[in-house]
Amino acid sequence: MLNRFISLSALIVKGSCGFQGPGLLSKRQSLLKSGAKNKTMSAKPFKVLITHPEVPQSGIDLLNENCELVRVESLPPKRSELLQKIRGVDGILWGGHEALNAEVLDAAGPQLKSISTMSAGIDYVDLDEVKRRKIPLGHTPTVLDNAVADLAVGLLIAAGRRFHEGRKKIETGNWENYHLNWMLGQDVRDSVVGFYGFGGIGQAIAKRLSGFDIDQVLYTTRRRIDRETEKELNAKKVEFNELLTKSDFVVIAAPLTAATQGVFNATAFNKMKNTAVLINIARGKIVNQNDLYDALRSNRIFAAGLDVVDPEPLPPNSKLLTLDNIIILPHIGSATNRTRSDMATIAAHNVLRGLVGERMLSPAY
Ligand SMILES: O=C(O)C(=O)CO
Repeated sequence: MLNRFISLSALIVKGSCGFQGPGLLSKRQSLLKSGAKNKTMSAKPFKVLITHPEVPQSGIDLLNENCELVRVESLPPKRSELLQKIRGVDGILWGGHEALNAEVLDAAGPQLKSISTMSAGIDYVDLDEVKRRKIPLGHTPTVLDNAVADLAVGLLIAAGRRFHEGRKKIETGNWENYHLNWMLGQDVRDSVVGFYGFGGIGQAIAKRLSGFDIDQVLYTTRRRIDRETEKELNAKKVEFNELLTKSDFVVIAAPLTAATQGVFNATAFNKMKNTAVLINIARGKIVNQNDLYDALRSNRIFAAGLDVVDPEPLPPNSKLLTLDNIIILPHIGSATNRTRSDMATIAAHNVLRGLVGERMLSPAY
């Protein structure tokens, strides 16, 4: 996936920094020259802050070619170190999910030309502030679709087939397999899977699930996806109510916005089948967690599998953790070696392109 993504861009830009190519080379050379004149102390024309000490080397190497790098070294990254090191930088590779807001942008200064996050979701960015200052912002969707989709399928099966509860039964000496109907779960085969949000991640999940002989994909989005993909995935756009009432598995794969926050509440859970399984790989705040707790505890819905919660980290004394019919992961959807490295590569390309005034590989607005 990454190769396809990069090779498309390589038609326009080539070279280790992604800077060579028609039109861009001369632009870059003149930018380098003028930058070098302005910064006589440094041969590298741009100064870029890396806000997290663990940003993969793939991204660091790309930036290092033409940029003087300033790096936050504390772990977890300290805001005070970031605010001190950010002064005067031209670009930022924003490695974590900490608030990227006016405080940060003010501390950086008016010369700031380019920012990229290393995430698909940008709900921690004050987008209005970034836009108001006309600073190009990139993010890293697409490259993490497969990793998150793999995890979502894992969660869907784990929640539907009661993995967590089963493990607890073993630990507590309650392996009661003399019951014929012990630990029965939900079939994926012939099920209706409903997606709340059906972008790259949702579609990657649906593609995987087609191998499980599901009956139908339903999806709720603002805009209908293209007909060919609908056909390929056996997917039908429906209103939210229909999604809730007809789906055996409901997968939340939408960005967190003012419109999606808290949408999965008691009203929504009351419309779902009592055999339904809820999966959330998007953002915790899309679900009202108190209402989810009640729905699971009363068996109003069958089970839930969450990779995202609110807040993160979830306090160890959260009442959600007392339930048998929920499986919770610590937001590890994109956490594979290859994906993390790919995210750093895309983020670095975004930053570099923003620095020379070119369109980013994946602009966030
Ligand atoms: O990149 C993101 O936004 C994620 O949450 C990955 O899981």
